[in-house]
Amino acid sequence: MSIDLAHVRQVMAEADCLYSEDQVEAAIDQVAGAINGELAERNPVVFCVMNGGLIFAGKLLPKLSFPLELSYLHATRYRSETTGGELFWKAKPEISFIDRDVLIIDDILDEGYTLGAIVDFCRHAGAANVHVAVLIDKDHDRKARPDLKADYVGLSCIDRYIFGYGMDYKGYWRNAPGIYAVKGL
Ligand SMILES: O=P(O)(O)OC[C@H]1O[C@H](OP(=O)(O)OP(=O)(O)O)[C@H](O)[C@@H]1O
Ligand code: HPA
Repeated sequence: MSIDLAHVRQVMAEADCLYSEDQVEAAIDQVAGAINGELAERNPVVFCVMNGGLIFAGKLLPKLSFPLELSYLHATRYRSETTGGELFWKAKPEISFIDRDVLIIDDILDEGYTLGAIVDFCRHAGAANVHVAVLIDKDHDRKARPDLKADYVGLSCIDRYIFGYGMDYKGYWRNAPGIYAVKGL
């Protein structure tokens, strides 16, 4: 389905900036500091959750000062929509992580279905420990599993549909240099 680019541009023009680029970068620095403090001796396998985790992982990883292995996985449930549906695995992890520490990097913990499924998958597949880093945690009471928390959280936000720093609006604006809330959503 094609999308109206004028509409996509208007969404950016009318969006509310929740966090500037400087604020997001400072949050990423903090997350990196915490991970350096806790995982430096754990020889982790790091998985970037595509597509949304790409920018956060790309900014975070050069700030980690210990040896690690990097791969990716892709699980999606929004598919260019602003509400989530059934989770679909587009790419499962290919690199072995049996008895290893795993670090999952994603952009957002929203309702938590995606991270819940990824964490379960890694545990069932034999990870020794699963750690989760998210750039932002959305604050609401619709969490799939209220006990499922990310170990490392850069920022939190109000219950609005957000984009930028990897997060999309209908497939666009993952490149937006800040975190923005769509007008009316
Ligand atoms: O906490 P949840 O409500 O499960 O939502 C969070 C997930 O949703 C987004 O992925 P999406 O399904 O949009 O896939 P994408 O990253 O490929 O766009 C985001 O990148 C997270 O992985
Ligand atoms: O608010 C959001 N924005 C972008 N992607 C998302 N995936 C889950 N929630 C969101």
